[in-house]
Amino acid sequence: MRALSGETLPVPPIWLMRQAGRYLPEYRELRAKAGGFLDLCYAPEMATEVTLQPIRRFDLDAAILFSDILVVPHALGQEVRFVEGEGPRLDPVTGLAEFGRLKDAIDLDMLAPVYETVSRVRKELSREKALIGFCGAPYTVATYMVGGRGGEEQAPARLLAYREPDVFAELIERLVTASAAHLVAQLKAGADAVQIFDSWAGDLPPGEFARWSTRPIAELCERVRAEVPGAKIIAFARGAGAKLADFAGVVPADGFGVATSEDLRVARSAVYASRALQGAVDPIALVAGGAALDRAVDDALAALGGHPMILNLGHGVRQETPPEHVAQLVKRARGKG
Ligand SMILES: Cc1c2[nH]c(c1CCC(=O)O)Cc1[nH]c(c(CCC(=O)O)c1C)Cc1[nH]c(c(CCC(=O)O)c1C)Cc1[nH]c(c(C)c1CCC(=O)O)C2
Repeated sequence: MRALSGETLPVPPIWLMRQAGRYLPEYRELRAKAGGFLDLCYAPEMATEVTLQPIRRFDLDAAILFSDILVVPHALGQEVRFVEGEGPRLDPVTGLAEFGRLKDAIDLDMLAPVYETVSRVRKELSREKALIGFCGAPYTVATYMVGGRGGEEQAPARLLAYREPDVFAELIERLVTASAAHLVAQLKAGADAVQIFDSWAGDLPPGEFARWSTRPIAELCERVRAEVPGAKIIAFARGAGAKLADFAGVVPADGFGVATSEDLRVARSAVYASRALQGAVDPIALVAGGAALDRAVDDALAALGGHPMILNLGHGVRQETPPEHVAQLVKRARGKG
């Protein structure tokens, strides 16, 4: 929280995107009992346990709520399934006809178990540790809603944005409203900060990026702060690269995430000195471990020395990551290994 307030700490706080998940044996054990992935997201007792697992094991400085960005379309009435080994599948929303079948407003009752998880985690977590809530950015969530899946399939959303910009704008606007309500509910339940994940924004050309990533995220931040004044927000437009300066000039977040392929020194010159930067150790270096991981940690710390910083990865922890390598990263960053 101090880093997000613009303080430069001698040892930066550490958390990792996807710090809870399948690379941890204790997660796999609980996941096997939970049934489906979404069942786990909506079971407060188990979701609390999964959120806390990496904190117990590695003493990280922040927990991130165990949930998913796709609970928002789910609570808007879209069918969402997680197919084992393949990832998420949604019934695509490609035009006004399907829009009509969605709910007018996000069903916050449906997400009550998520907010209950937030308050349980906050109660169990020590005061020195922050709890981060999150949502997907409107654009990234829209790519799943329109394409019905992730990955290469952002083309359907981008095509819709070119062919029928008014329809796409309507979807984005609905997602800004729904996501603001979801973030506000998490903050009111006890989240200390929230992160907005725009995982696919970096692929957009500058004009589309400004319209579908930057502006909706700025609007989302403002709507959240209108209800929770001073809310601490981290915006992660993954792969923004040279577009980060424009993004950070418009988006009033307290911290900005940096991706693996981006240069932290360039990012540093792109944001105000008082805005924290978060990143950007290569998740593959975390898989490799050893001297390569030490070097990756040292490079990130050196690149952001004297700037408010949160040490993280440039994207999520990969499934094949040996858990001991996360312990190594923490030790190295704290100057003990
Ligand atoms: C795009 C996106 C999604 N979800 C998320 C994003 C944005 C971040 C990014 O770019 O990775 C965000 C997310 N997903 C998950 C979290 C929980 C908190 C954390 O530990 O970071 C967070 C913050 C858990 C999860 N979300 C998912 C899992 C794996 C599910 C399982 O246990 O089977 C976890 C732990 C499933 C998921 N959820 C999503 C996909 C594409 C997948 C399938 C990929 C995979 O299977 O690894 C959508």
